[in-house]
Order: sequence, then structure tokens, then C-alpha cells
Amino acid sequence: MKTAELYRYQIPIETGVVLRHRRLKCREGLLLCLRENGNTGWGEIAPLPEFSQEDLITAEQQTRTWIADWLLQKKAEIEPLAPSVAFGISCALAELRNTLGDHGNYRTAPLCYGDPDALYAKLNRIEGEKVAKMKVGLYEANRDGLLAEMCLTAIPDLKLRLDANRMWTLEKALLFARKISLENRKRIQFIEEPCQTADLSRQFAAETGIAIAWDESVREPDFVVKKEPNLAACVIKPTLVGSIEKCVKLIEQIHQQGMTAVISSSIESSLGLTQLARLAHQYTPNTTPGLDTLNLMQSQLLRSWQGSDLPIADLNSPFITKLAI
Ligand SMILES: O=C(O)CCC(=O)c1ccccc1C(=O)O
Ligand SMILES: [Mg+2]
Repeated sequence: MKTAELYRYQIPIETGVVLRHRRLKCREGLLLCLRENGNTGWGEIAPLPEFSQEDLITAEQQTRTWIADWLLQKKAEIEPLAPSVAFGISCALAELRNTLGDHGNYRTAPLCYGDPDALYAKLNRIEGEKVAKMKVGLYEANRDGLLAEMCLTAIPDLKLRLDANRMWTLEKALLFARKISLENRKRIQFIEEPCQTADLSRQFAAETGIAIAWDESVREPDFVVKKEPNLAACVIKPTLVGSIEKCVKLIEQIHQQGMTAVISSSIESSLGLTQLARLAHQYTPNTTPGLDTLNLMQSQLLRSWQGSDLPIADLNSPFITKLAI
């Protein structure tokens, strides 16, 4: 016997530094619950405005069509569906079939804003590898460089990930790099997409010796995983990429080429975020994932992120509405 339930959620959010000028006031999405033979699986389907190609209406339509086929035992393919839909459904199926381990990697790279005191406090709470992430490219390149240099100097065992989201010209990127001492550059694990084009980012890396990572590029239609000089990592945001199976294939290709695969948040609720932590534990066990986005929300949904004090909204909460199917 198969059953399915579909819910819609809306939670207030302050995306601040993470999404910068593209602020979101409310995160919304769908929660899918599948039941079969006494097993249950949940998935979150939450297209991220301005990043996902699909909107929530399209995602809901695709989800409903898929549910109808699944309930009728019809062949219900997920690969052709929009990435957020394929990812959420694949999570629900993975829980149903017990193919997603329970254990999660909750040691994420804390997002920091260039204040070493605040960063100290955050880092003291994590054990093992001290790795933090800083968004750059919004303010003066000089300022970003000074802040990164200050953090690297103040915390000698800190490794830093930076993310410029393609904001810089090559000149600005070089201004940034000029502020970072050659010694400290080695502790920049990578900077995600420093420049407006991939070629300029490559040039930046070659000139400065600072490693780069692809994030936006990974989601471009003609993207192929290929190791190149100074390319250290590829970022995978499953809600923007697609099913678990598709993400795992990408991760395998990235590892085969000797690079790091970093599982990262698309600002899912604690439900999706804990599943990402479980994926990270299972498929990228040696890499700290980029999942420090829960605190942008005032509430968790259904499941608790390890160590979080935020209240947990259940199915009766005003944040969640049951949809008829
Ligand atoms: O990757 C992380 O560590 C946090 C998530 C993050 O930065 C992000 C979240 C949503 C959309 C885009 C981005 C981004 O990497 O630019
Ligand atoms: Mg990024």
C-alpha cells in the first residue's frame, strides 16, 4: 500500500549576506511524505528564487504528476524533472528505501563576516579542521582583502573558503589578492568564482596562486568536470543540480579528477539541510560541507539540526499547510 502527503511551508528568513542584493523575506517550498509497507520517507522541494530555473508553481505541478504516477505504480521517472523536484523526491525515496544513512556531517564551514572576534567564538565550537567561509565581492575589494588577511593572521590554523559569486573584474580580484600575504594565500582553500568569466577566474588563480572553485559553472548546461591548474573544488547544491543519483555521479567524477566536492546549501529548511548533512557524511566524508544557513531562519521544520537551539515547527504549526492531492 502506497500513500503520499504533500505540504507547503513558508518560513520568515533574513538572507542578508548570503544572498546579498537578492534578499528573500520568506523561504517557501514543499514537503513530500511517501509511505509504503510501513516505511516513511520525507523530501523537501524548494526552488530558490533567482537561482532555480523553475518556480514553486511548476515544482508543485511536477510533484503532483509524479505522485499520481507513483501511486498508480506507473513508471515514475525523476531525471526529467526540475532539479529541486528531482532532489526532493529522490530524498523521500532514499529514506523509504533506507539508502540514505542516518549519520550526518554537521560540522559545517561557518559563514563569517570578517570579524575575527565573532569568528573565534564560532570556531571554538567546532572540533577538528577549522574552516570558515566568507562572502566577498560586495564591498571594496581592498576591504575584503584586509578582512580575509586579518582573519588568517589572527587565527593561525584557520582555513578559509571565499565566495565572490562572479562579482569581480580581474583588476578588482587582483586588488583583493594584493592584501593577502603569500604565506596566508596557502590557507585559502579556494575562492568560488572570483571573476565574471571562467577564463578571468583562471587567470586570477594563475597570477595569484590562490586556488579557485566552480559553483555557478557547475550548473551551466555545457559543464564537464575537468581538473585544471589551481582548480581545487567544485560546489554541489543538490536543490539546484537534481536527484541524489545525479549528485553522486558528479561527486564521483570530481573525486576521480582529484578534486574536492563540497555539498552546499540552497537555503533549505532544517529538513532538507539535515538530509544534505547525511549526503555529505555518506559521499564526501573527508570534506566539511557548506551548510551554515539554518540560522537565517527563525524556526526549524520537522527535524532538528544537531546542536541547534531554534524551535522546531511540526505539521500543526502555522508555517506548514497540508495540500489536497
Ligand atoms: O555554500 C555555503 O557555504 C553556503 C551557501 C551559499 O553560499 C549559497 C546559498 C544559496 C545560494 C547561493 C550560495 C552561494 O554559494 O553563493
Ligand atoms: Mg557560491
